[in-house]
Amino acid sequence: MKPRDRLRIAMQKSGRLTEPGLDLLKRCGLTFRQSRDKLFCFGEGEPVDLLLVRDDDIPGLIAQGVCDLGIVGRNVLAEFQLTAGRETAALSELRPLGFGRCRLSIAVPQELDYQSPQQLSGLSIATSYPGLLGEWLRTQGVEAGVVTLAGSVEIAPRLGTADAICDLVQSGGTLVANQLREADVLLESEAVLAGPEILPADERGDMLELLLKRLDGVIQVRESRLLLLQTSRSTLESITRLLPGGPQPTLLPVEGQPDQLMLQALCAGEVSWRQLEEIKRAGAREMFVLPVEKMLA
Ligand SMILES: Nc1ncnc2c1ncn2[C@@H]1O[C@H](COP(=O)(O)OP(=O)(O)OP(=O)(O)O)[C@@H](O)[C@H]1O
Ligand SMILES: O=P(O)(O)OC[C@H]1O[C@H](OP(=O)(O)OP(=O)(O)O)[C@H](O)[C@@H]1O
Ligand SMILES: [Mg+2]
Repeated sequence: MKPRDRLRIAMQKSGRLTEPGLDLLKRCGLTFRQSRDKLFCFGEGEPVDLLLVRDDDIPGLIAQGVCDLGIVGRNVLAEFQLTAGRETAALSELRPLGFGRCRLSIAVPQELDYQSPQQLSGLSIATSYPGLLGEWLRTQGVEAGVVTLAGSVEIAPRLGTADAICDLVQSGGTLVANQLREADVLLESEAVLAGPEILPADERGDMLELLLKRLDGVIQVRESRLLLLQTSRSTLESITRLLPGGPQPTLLPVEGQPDQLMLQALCAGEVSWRQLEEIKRAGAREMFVLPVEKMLA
């Protein structure tokens, strides 16, 4: 394969992970010019390009070295890790990305009183994840038939081609619509940044390291809020006690008002109106809650 000096990331062309994935990369300072066929996107600022493909192909493209990284569901990555041949390069989950959350679950007909995996013995289970299902059945010591389907797994019990299913669940709406109910969870999933176990030791490796640092900066503060307020020294202690979790607040003097302080606190999550009102009652004034975009320690 021709050596590359630009980093190449595989992403889902069109699906649930496309928009949030592109948005995350944008927050990391990566923007792209899309080609005519919309398969290849050239990175404008940094030497990072995108290849837009079916999500199922992403782990294979990384293992072959066609791409350096991929944004893909943990479910797809884990299935690949279990089913790829031994000669395939090992992949790892470099970062969880916090979107595309769902779970891979066993679901059974609503009328079945499911108590334990042992009840699945001798039944047939339809799935698009034969690797993950097979491994789970083995660890549970259950012998069941596995029917592999590419899609529309949820209709298999109604068609009589399987007794139960093993599929992705998020709201549970698909299961209810098909008179099924969730019985056991095999895997909690979300989108992840996948990459080779051994990272390239050249300029691509340097760029990858930079990207990981930026990702951490974005992911860490995505839920964070910066709280700014003014307080007098006498109410500082009671206000500090009410602050939502996070590192110690920073205090700044207010010019010409020796009794007053500006307080700045990084809060780990949302700051609700109720919390704000309570802090105000404790004596705070001029309060601002700001979203945090990036962080570089
Ligand atoms: N209902 C859901 N809610 C949230 N995330 C989901 C849901 N269903 C799937 N996902 C996650 O999003 C990933 C992509 O799902 P999507 O339905 O877009 O894939 P697909 O139909 O296999 O697309 P492709 O055409 O790329 O093969 C899944 O592998 C999973 O990680
Ligand atoms: O629990 P829910 O919120 O209903 O989500 C689960 C459904 O979502 C996914 O399918 P999707 O809607 O992407 O359809 P597809 O698999 O046919 O693309 C998944 O395969 C489930 O069928
Ligand atoms: Mg797919």
